[in-house]
Amino acid sequence: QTRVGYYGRTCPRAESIVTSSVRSAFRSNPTIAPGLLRMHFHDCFVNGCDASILIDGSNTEKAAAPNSLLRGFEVIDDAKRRIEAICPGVVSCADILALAARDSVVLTRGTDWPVPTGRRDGRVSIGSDTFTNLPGFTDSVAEQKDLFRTKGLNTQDLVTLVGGHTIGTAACALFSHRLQNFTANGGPDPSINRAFLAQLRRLCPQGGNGLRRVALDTGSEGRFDTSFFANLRAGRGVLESDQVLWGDASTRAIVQRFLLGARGLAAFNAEFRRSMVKMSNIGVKTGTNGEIRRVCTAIN
Ligand code: HEM
Ligand SMILES: [Ca+2]
Ligand SMILES: [Ca+2]
Repeated sequence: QTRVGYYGRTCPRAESIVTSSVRSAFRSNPTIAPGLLRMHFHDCFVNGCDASILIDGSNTEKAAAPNSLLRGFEVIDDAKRRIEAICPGVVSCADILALAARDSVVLTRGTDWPVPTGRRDGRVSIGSDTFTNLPGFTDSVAEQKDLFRTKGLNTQDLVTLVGGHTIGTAACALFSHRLQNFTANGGPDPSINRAFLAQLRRLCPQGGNGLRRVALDTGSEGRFDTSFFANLRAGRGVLESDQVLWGDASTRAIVQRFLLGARGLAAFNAEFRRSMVKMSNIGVKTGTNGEIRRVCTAIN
């Protein structure tokens, strides 16, 4: 399947070019780091890690609602252009995206790891596939576990990978249903901390701009750390799907493990690396499957 250093002979500069493209984009706009991490996740869950998410067109994955807020596509295109100029037809867009996701974690001061490469690019991208294969922001713990299990990921992988929400933001529209009329008698989601509820209502007033963005990890949106889990413990999770991970005993136990001081951080980092490598290998196309795209936005 995939292996570390796959392009060592055929395009030795490939990985450093990706890093340089991501780094220079990050310097002018740090929100591309969470954008690229999430993009890789959404690629892997739909038809495997095959860059199907990068295809332009009216009914493609990229055009579908669950992907409408993704950012950083131009960073992948830039890296691909620079790599094609020195080793044409060698490096897949799927690998560029997997490497860029790793680089995004490193740039936000998270853990580093070697990314196995050798993925080939898919030749199919169908918008409606996103609805069945991507998790929803109101999914229960059982639904999240089931979906991850169909991708070969267990409960520990689930909690660890959702820890990716330690960086980045969410649009008000995706969680404002929790702020009022959530319970049968019209109240807010009772799992939200009282002070935090007031804060979220100020940031996302009723009838306000649903596209306004709020940190998923309050106070630490730019830093890849375990603060996100501490926020869940405090009832300061922003997404409903995140806060329920604290409400369920099986997932709470994993969250608690990541909160054991320096040992917790070390455990999160070690498990995040491992779970990312697992996720990055979902449905990988190798050998004669797929192709090496000439440009990442179109099938050859
Ligand atoms: C049950 C699983 C998950 C659900 C329901 C979920 C849902 C969401 C939602 C609703 C947003 C806000 C999107 C927006 O408003 O732009 C978001 C953002 C994000 N997600 Fe997830 N997610 C899940 C798992 C993951 C995983 C496994 C990763 C990566 C390892 C990830 C990485 C991110 C990142 C980095 C952002 C911030 C994006 C940005 O700032 O542009 N998520 N997620
Ligand atoms: Ca894909
Ligand atoms: Ca953080």
